[in-house]
Amino acid sequence: MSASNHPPLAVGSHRHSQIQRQGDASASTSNTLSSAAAAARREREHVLETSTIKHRSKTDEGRWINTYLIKKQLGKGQHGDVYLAYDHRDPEHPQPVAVKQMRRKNKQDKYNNLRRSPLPSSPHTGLADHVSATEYKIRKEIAIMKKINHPHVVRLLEVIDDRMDERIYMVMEYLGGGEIKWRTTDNEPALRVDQVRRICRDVILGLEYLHKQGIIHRDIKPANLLWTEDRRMVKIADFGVSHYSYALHSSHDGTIPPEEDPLLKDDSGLTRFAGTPMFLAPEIVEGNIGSTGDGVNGADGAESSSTLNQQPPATTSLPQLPSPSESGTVTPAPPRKSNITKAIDVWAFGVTLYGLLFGKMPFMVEGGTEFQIYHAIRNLDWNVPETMGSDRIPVGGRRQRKPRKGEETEGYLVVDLLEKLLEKDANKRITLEGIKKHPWILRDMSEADAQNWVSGTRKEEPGARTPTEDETRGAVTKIIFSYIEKGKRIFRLLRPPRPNPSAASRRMNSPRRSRSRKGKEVGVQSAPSMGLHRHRSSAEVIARERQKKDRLLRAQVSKAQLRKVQTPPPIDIGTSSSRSIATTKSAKSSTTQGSQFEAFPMWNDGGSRKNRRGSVTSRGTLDSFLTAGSASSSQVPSPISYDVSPQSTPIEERPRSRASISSMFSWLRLNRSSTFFGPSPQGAESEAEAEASSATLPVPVSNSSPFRHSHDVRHSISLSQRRSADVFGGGGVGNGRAYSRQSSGSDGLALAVRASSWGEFEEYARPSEDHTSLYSEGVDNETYLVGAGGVARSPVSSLPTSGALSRVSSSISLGPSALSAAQMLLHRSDREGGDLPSAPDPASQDPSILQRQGQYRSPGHSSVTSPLSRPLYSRGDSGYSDQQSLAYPSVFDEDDEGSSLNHSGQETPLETAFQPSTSQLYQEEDEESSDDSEENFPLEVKTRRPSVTMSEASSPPPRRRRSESRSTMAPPAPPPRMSSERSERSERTVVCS
Ligand SMILES: Nc1ncnc2c1ncn2[C@@H]1O[C@H](COP(=O)(O)OP(=O)(O)OP(=O)(O)O)[C@@H](O)[C@H]1O
Repeated sequence: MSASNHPPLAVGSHRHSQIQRQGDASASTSNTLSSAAAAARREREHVLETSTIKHRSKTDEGRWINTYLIKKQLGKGQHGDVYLAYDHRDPEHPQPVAVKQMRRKNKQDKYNNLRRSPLPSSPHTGLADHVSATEYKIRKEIAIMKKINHPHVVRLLEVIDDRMDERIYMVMEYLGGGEIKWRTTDNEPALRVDQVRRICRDVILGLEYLHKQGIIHRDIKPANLLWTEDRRMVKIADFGVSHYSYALHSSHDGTIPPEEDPLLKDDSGLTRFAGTPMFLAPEIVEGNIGSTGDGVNGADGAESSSTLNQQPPATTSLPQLPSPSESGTVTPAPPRKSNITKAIDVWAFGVTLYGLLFGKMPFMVEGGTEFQIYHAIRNLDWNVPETMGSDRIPVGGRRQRKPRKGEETEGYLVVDLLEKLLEKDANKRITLEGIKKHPWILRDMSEADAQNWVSGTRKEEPGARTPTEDETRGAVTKIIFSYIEKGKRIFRLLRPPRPNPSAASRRMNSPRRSRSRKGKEVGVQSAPSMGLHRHRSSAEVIARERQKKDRLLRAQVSKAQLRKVQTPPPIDIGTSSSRSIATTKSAKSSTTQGSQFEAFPMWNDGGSRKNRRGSVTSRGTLDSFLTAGSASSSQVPSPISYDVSPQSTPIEERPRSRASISSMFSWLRLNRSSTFFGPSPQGAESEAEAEASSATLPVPVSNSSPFRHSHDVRHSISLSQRRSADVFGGGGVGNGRAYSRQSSGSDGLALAVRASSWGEFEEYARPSEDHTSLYSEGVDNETYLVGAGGVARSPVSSLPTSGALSRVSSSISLGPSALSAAQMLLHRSDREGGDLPSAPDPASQDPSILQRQGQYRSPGHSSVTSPLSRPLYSRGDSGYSDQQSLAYPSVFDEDDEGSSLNHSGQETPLETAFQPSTSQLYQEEDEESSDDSEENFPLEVKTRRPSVTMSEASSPPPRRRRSESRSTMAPPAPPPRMSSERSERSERTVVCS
């Protein structure tokens, strides 16, 4: 059949296309547009981005959104509806536009929110996790369309994205011809063959442009090819599932693409399986049905959606299509290589061409499931009807004898092209370049026209914006800098920790300050490494500090020893009621000062022993020495009063006698050395204080006074500073078990040693444990208040020194609280690591502890907040992130009306109590995650969660109750069957990840 047998419209239309490509598409294709409007349109180089809806109203004419008057609905898509609207920017000549309005979130998004991982987002989290799935898709579609400016691709003119509106509006050029009508109701072809060819040329040009821009459309099908109003041209529409490939973009001309919207490069929301089932390429399908074609999933069967995993029924109508083995010519698809490449667009183009020519799909399976369609796409061959097009041009069958050159029939050429397009092996599939040169595409062109067409379209399209030199340079610089930054980060992570004692103490003393500074400290810039790094560095810091202090102590003690030998201290503490609380062992071993050195040769000769953590330390001997040294001064007076709480006397009003402070201080130090207090590696001034205090103690001690249980007080402090199974196991301070253990001879000594070595600095400084310990079982209310010494109001580490001292100095109101505070000072000044192994967190062992803590409110002390509430979990406090405080809004916020914890003492089951807040969390996280900074998620926060919400944190995100889920969850979809609605179904876009 010669070219003259065909209507000559192809050449004409081709020229028409060429002319259009050189100018603005819309200006020349729509006769209805006035020249002024066309000029205005031409001026629109870029897509308008409008962030506010200034005008919205409903009139008889229609709805108004800004300058657009929305009229009738043009189509309905998956994510939104498309309307015909008129742009009234020029009221004289309103321009028709298509407005696609889409909701940011749908019901599925809300449900997905509940199923999302509770882990906080980080800078590495994909953009897809910051917004709802729907909004992500919309934004991606917009980002892609913003890049496009081509006569054969629908143009995006404006985006109206007002955050206050639940919808996003995409204003596009209006294509009045609508979708290509490619088949009649009888499933016969609706277009003539030459029309089909014309359409194909337009689509090829559009696709070529898209691929050059790095865009893979992924949903080429007749429904997404729209006619212009005059029906002289076709444009590609619908970029809802399109993918931007940076590599593809740069591979075209070897240059680095200009700066792109970051959303384009974000593949986190990329769904591997997207498109319309009938048009899916084998390489996409095979991952979902397995490569064997027997219905058994392949290696990646796990990825398949439930629908796609179904086995084909025993009775299948597949034999209607010849199998590859029958035909013997179809190359079986190679092993799976699930690449989203431009080849999938070529395949879809082949299916589209088949549909346009024959009025049906190549892999249609009558009455079959979607699975069977995929099976056919992957494994079966296709057949051709006898004629093609509405003009019924004979095809000549699928297998034709090759005619001589120049004698090819149109049917033969069509089948030849289809074979190359519907090649199952993506690597062997024809490329767009090849398609353009195919004889059927060039069939009715003169040689000159054909050459022009092929070469002309290879040139840069008018829509394509060539990056300027500056842009290219900028892009290169940015890439280089980003690599430098990444390198630096990796280096920082790998760099061994630099011990920084001052940083450690800062962290202890001022969590807020340390938080703000952590960016400057070693290894804390990257959130995930923070907890780990801290831990390591604190261990080193402690080891170093310990060594330093021991050295210092040795020098000081020997100095003091010399002094004491020369002038024995005038100890005058002897009252009739005083009693020795020194251990028998230490008393025995320390009758004279001189013998102390003999009693502890290890210390004497600088020997050391291994502690339980494996680090070498001389602490044991040092403690023993101090303990022994205190034997003579172990008789202490008791305080007068006990019944005083820190709240009863304002700190400012209490006497601040320096003498009494130092006396108390030294008294404490003295008592430290008598069994229950740890050693005091203090400086020279402490020594002087000790000496001064040894003369007169400020407070007498009576046998009956609780002050003699000052080691209990010590324990109440220890409770606030370490996790100790001993203490908790013993029922806390109140029942005296800890005391009895301590005061029993050598055990007491051992415990004294242990009690003075809290473990690693950071460990015992953990504020939650402070409170967990303080408000543990068996501690009476008074101890809560008095024993805590105000600690309950703030983390131990941030106890103000002056306040503590003033409490100590108050000789009238001296009580365990004062001791606690003073001891805190001593303890803080010591800051020694030690051999105490970490006991399990009591809170994590016993949920009831938590409950009691949460419920505790001191009677008569309404100002005392729940110990677990604000000091620890309020926003911006002590290194706890906002994320953390968000995570437990109702649990830890006492003021929260909806708080599930009942502070009045009624027990609320933990499970039910935490549920609402957690679901709130996901909601809020969704809203606010975008401003998460890396410093918001220290590793510690994550590890701490179980200790607070055991059941919550250790289990997956909360499941809804059955009754709830029944009402909110959609019932499982029945397997789709290709029955009456099969064509629509298989021709609608699906997205499965
Ligand atoms: N620019 C336009 N001019 C005229 N009609 C349009 C335009 N864009 C879309 N339409 C019509 O609206 C319908 C739906 O649009 P679109 O394909 O963009 O939505 P969608 O959500 O992506 O749908 P789906 O992915 O299910 O095909 C189209 O099939 C077409 O009929």
